[in-house]
Amino acid sequence: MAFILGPTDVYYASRVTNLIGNAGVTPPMSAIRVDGLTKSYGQLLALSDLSFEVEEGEVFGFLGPNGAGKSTTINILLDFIRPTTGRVEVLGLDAQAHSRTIRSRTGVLPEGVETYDRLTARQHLEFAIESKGAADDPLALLERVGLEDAIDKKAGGFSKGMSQRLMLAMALVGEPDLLILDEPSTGLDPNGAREMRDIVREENARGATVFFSSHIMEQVEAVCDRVGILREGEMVAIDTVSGLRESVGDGTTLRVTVDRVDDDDLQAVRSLPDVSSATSEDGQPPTLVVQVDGSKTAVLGELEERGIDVQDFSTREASLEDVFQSYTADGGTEVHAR
Ligand SMILES: Nc1ncnc2c1ncn2[C@@H]1O[C@H](COP(=O)(O)OP(=O)(O)OP(=O)(O)O)[C@@H](O)[C@H]1O
Repeated sequence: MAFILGPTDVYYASRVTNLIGNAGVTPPMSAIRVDGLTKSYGQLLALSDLSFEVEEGEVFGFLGPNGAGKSTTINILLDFIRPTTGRVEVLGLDAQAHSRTIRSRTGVLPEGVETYDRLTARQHLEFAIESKGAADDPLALLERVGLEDAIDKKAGGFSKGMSQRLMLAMALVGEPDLLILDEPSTGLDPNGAREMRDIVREENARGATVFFSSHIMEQVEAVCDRVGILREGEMVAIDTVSGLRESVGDGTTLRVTVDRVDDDDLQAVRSLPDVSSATSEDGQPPTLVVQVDGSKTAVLGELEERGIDVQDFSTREASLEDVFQSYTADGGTEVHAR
């Protein structure tokens, strides 16, 4: 007798595998598996041989500066654009062959506002509920995102933050297995950003995998189990938040205000022992930002020897934001992956 497995069977099989995996028999299933992914837009190489996995049940932070390739990756996961080469699986399914099933089990908060001015918040949710064949209550969803008072108001009059909350409520419809949030804190005030993080935690506690893109380290470090740092289409670091923290060690960030600095000076500072990265911030006067694990006087001495006038300097313990900067700025840290 032959059995033909449909997407639902694959889903339950993977859930069972995952449960067994948690008991220590098989490793957990990947919610996202990206293998050798390349995407070119004409001459521009947006993604270059990108490979990474996000495990089921993880909150994964996908970090990178503007233009690093985050939205391109997300659009490929959802089959809105096609890769040049490489293979992508989402929820155990091929992203191109099973995009409908994947989208029906995924909640997406896209980058930028995508609401309809003439529809009310309730109508937006009714539309999302119907398209997903779900049975959610629009009011309950709007209460979760703090927008219940605007349930019968048209989205055309919403602030950016309100639109972002509405789109988040739409992403939550149908208890998705995977939530893909592209720059979710855009337009939110600090309270809104905190509420967003609470929802991410609640969704994860319910069992959802969360893939969370941002260009701000601070926003992902509070909720993410692991973080991948993307730079110019390549993953330059992937680790737990604590692993990344360890990679800074008891390092210090040294900020030095100088009269001038050029590429040769930067290179000379980078080649000093104990210096893991050195970048410059343009300004009048310019500032040198150096990650250093040992003596700061060696850095100041080197500058003096090169005839550079040190006008001021300050030190502070390196933060995760500094780690992010050092991985993403030119001349920053070398690849670090676990
Ligand atoms: N449709 C397109 N045609 C041509 N180039 C594109 C297209 N979409 C993106 N790019 C380019 O590909 C690169 C990656 O862009 P992408 O939007 O994926 O980055 P991102 O990390 O999401 O950036 P941001 O944080 O600014 O949204 C950029 O150089 C961008 O200009």
